[in-house]
Amino acid sequence: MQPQHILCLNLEGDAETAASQLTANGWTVTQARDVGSAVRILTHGSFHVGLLIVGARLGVPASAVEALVGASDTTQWVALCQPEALESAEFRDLVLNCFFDEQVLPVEDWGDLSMMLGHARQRGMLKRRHRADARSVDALGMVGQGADMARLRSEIRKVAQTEAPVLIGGESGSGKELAARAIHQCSPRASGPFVVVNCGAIAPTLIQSELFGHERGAFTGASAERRGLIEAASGGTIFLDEIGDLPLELQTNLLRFLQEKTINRVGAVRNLHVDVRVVAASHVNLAEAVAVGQFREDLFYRLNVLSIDVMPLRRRMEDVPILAEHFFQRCAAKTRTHARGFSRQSMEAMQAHTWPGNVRELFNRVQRAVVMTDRRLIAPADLGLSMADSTIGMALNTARITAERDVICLTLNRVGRNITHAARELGVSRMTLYRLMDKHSIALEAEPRQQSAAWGAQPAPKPIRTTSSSVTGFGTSS
Ligand SMILES: Nc1ncnc2c1ncn2[C@@H]1O[C@H](COP(=O)(O)OP(=O)(O)OP(=O)(O)O)[C@@H](O)[C@H]1O
Repeated sequence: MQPQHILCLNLEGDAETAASQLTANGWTVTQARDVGSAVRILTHGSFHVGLLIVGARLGVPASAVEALVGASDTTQWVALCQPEALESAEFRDLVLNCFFDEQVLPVEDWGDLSMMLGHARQRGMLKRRHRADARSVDALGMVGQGADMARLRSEIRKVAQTEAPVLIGGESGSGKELAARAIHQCSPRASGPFVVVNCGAIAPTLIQSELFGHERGAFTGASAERRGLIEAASGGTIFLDEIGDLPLELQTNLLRFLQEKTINRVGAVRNLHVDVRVVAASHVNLAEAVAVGQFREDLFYRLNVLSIDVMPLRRRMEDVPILAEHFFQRCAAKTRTHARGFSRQSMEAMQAHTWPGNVRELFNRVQRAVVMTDRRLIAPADLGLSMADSTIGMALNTARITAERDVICLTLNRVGRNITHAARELGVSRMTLYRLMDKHSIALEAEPRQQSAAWGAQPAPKPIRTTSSSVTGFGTSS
């Protein structure tokens, strides 16, 4: 068994009794005389759990205890106090916001207290692991540990080794540009430039010269020759985002470039050889655009040599907590914030949301919450999410059915709809889970795991159609 270390800060009372009782219950106790030394100890050592012992009053400013708790975001604190201390609203506030749990003095059973401290320690360890995972942004800058992310990373590494064009499909905000960057970073071209062009954002009148450049005097206002973006990407990669928005005429020029590796600046008489790899992305269905004559078929096939799909976030809900934690860390490092993390309810609300704006929406919500919240733990309201429906006012039986249904849906969402994993988490057999899904009319929507990049946008999943459920992401089988 791992040694159980605990940091004990005794602000008032019998420090020796606490230390000897904890030692007798298997704890290795480090004692701090005051808040300042506890903070110093925390910054140098690592403790999963801390015990603060106070008398009838806190005796130090609440802000000092807040600073102590804030000194290590993975140490879980338990307060041990005289019952009178809880009369103070300020102290109650502190305990509720910053502590894992509290117990009043005198301690009747140190074994019970030790068990509670053990739970706090486990939570501290869990939090540390979670933080470490969230920090483990891979070399590609991509967060996520589900099967879909693993597949995406592996595809990125494979296509990065070739020179062929890549077409990335996926909904808006799902991470297509990040994937394109990752392809560039993993490729032999990594030391060359990575140039991003949003084809939909450049005025049609300018896009030709923006992409291909122009010679001096090529048109009114062209007072000097200018390299285009393709030339600027020489030796590296050009990422053509929203390629479906490229005017037909330019599609022809792009096709020529893909076939011959040469470009023709506007107004130039000679072709120019350029060594650039093309990665393109589209959130529209390019095959459909081909069918209605808005996208050149030959260009589509030329681009679609290698295709990669970035799954919408609602199809990989298991990545939501780790992405949220990653964005929280990123935003909290840049902003003065009270927040130390997410409340359990906000994690549940995030698991229940269907993320139509994908990872970008998650980032925006977390960023807003970090800036705006006055709480220590971000609540669903800070994220602009609500635990949509509550069971208040419901008959017990209805509430039971609702809870059963919601927990099944949440679990399925979390494990990426894997029945075996969901059954294991729920502690039932697969057959029982199928039976329960049948009972609640929960259907895993039939959808292929992988789609061609040509099929970008996917329909949002149907929300569950029961009156009380707050969980979405599954269709009803009825
Ligand atoms: N796996 C991920 N890990 C970390 N951050 C991510 C991940 N996926 C997406 N993001 C972040 O989400 C935001 C949106 O991603 P990105 O711009 O790559 O999406 P996109 O699909 O190209 O969007 P659009 O279609 O609107 O251009 C960015 O801030 C990006 O860094």
